[in-house]
Amino acid sequence: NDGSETFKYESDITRLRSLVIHSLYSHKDVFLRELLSNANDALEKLRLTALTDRSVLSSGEGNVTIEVNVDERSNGKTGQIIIRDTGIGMSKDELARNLGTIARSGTSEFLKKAEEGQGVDGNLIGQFGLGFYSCFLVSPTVRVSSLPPATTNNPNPEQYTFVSSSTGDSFEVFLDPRGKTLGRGTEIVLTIGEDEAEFLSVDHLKSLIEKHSTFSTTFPIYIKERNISKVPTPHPQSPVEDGDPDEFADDLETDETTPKEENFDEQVEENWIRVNDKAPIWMREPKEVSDEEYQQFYKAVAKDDASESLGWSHFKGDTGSGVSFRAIMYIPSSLPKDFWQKMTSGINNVRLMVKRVFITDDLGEDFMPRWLSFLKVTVDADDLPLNVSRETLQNNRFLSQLQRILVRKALDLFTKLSVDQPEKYKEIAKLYGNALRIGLLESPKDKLKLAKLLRFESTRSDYTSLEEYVENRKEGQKQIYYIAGVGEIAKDLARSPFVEKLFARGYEVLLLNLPSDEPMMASLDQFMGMTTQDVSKKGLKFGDEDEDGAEKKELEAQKVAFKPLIEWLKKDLAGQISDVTVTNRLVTSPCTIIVDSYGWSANMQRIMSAQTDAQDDPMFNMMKNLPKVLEINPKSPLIEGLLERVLDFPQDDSEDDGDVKRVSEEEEDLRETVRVLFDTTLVRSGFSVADPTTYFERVEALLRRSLGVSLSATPQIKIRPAPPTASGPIPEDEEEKVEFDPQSLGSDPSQWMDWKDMKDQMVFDHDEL
Ligand SMILES: Nc1ncnc2c1ncn2[C@@H]1O[C@H](COP(=O)(O)OP(=O)(O)OP(=O)(O)O)[C@@H](O)[C@H]1O
Repeated sequence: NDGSETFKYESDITRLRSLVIHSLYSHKDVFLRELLSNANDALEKLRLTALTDRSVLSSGEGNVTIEVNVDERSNGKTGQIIIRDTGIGMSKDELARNLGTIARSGTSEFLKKAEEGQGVDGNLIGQFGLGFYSCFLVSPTVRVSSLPPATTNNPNPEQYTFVSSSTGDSFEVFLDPRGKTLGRGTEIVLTIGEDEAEFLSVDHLKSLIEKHSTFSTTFPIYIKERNISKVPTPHPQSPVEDGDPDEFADDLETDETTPKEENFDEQVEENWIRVNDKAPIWMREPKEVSDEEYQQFYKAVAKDDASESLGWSHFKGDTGSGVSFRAIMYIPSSLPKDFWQKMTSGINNVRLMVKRVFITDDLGEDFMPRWLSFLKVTVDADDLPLNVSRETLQNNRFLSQLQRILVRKALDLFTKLSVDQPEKYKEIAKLYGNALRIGLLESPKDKLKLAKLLRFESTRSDYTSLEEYVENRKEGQKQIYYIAGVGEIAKDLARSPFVEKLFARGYEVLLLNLPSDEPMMASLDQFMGMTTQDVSKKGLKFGDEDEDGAEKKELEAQKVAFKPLIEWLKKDLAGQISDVTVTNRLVTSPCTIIVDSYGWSANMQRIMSAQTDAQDDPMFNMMKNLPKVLEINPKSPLIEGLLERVLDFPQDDSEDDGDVKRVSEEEEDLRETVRVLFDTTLVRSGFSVADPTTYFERVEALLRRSLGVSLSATPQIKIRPAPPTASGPIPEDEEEKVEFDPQSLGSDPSQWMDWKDMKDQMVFDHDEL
């Protein structure tokens, strides 16, 4: 009994296999990379197991071998490729589970992506851990035999074989009739047909390995080369026969006179050649490594990135506690879609090796600061014991020292790219701008370096740095002006009332729209001797005010002239604003609403409201309700008009009763207008309106007035009520669905209700809810 069992593939697997086969049809050669990467993983797992159980290494250290057997009968057009590793192997259950089921996270996401027609390429396959199925790209049937190492728990493992075709919906697993031929590890036999005959060429396989796998595999890969040489066929040994000696003599004579045609024998010499014999790329001197090689290595470390790295740094370091190391750090070409969600819980992108041996890629959630966790880093330390574990590492000064060095090197890399490759840096600044801003917030000691790396849009340029801003400052200007509005486009921010005067005067204003921008600017506070200033807050200074005494005097005079309006507005808007002032920061806008320099700007209020439990937070409510100041533009015709109307109202003591009534009606009208103006100003200044329904009703009233429509006129609408509450479950059968005649119910207009009654009923329902 070979314990043979037939398993049915999960339906997803069948879909998936055919998807892999179809989508990668033109990238067939990925199969080799994927199988070698699996072999490498299996060897790494073995080595890790050996740290606690030496016995697993009883049959020697690991390697991978590749053998090509050509079927001579087909003239070399068909054959087999056999890939063996001496890694951790798989038991019977593991063969069935690992190769036949897909209880792996991300698979359904993969299927979804693929079905949505998003590019399914080799990298996507790797990313979702579907590498094994790529062997069906070149082989209609696949045989995998595997033997796990003997361990103390399992001293006598058996060798099992898994067989599957590329199309069938089931696979078989049985005890290998050959016995334990493998010693340890896994053997994959691919059957190569005529269409894939190119893969039977050892030279072709060698070049594929060189292209894809030299960097991703740290174990030796050997390929069997056959050298066929022709050697003359040795002359047949003269049979020393009993018989006529003359006959033998005759033959000899004949040979001398007419030499016999020379025959050759093919002599096959087989050698195992090491394919990946180059030192790993990080061990080489940077000047000896080409850009192409760096990019190839990047492909090996960043399976989830289909494009090239945007930049890298390759360096030697010494942690100061006696551990020297070499490292390569890459900036990926894109951020994973879920980067910002995952960032809070930490992403492990650092692979730690010790003396070329992979140790772990889990150095703990906060090993790298989260804002740099996108970097793909390989570190190979020389002087750590091979059996370090994450726990021992965490108590080791090495890790914290390494972290500091990696952060410094990352900042150096960004800085170097910004200087040497400004075009490339544009891309980087766009992609990683938010991360760098968060870095500035979280890493105070790197503030200045990070600030120099940031790029912004401004009223002067669509790509500028703070250093450039400082260079372009106006005489006397001591503030870096900015306006922030999350998610808004720069062009709209530039048209904000807060910006208009600065813009008109020729001052540059940074237009910030990332969520991290405003807190970052506030935290930066100073840059090269200038302070940062939110133009929507109090405290804005041009720097040339004092020299221009006339302007100041004019403002003082306006304050006096507009006093009646200011007082009237203060009274009317009491509770909503703390003060009304005359401003000269506006050009065309009639007014704005600003907050104190320590209060939250409108943008910040929006950011904070988005936090889940913000509304219940007393701090949030306190900050949200901090006083706002209404600033009016004395040059605006609208404000001048308002002043005139207010001045028109008779003073308290000089009215008879009739006048009072007329005045209060006029005043009431003006109040309505001012409230619309105030709410509109709130919106223009980035805040939200406290009561949008009342706001819209006021706007409607204004529009009616301007069109001469009666304020009390209501729409003549009758409402057809909904049918009665349905009973029972929703019928499944289409036919049964329509149980009532929609025409019969409420079709009689006499049953319809006046919309106003309906509205009352709705209010009641909502209250109940
Ligand atoms: N040569 C092997 N030795 C031991 N186990 C293997 C070998 N090849 C595959 N496996 C097992 O089968 C599983 C499935 O392999 P598959 O290539 O489909 O995905 P993966 O290795 O998890 O992801 P990826 O393809 O990205 O490396 C592996 O996780 C591993 O457990």
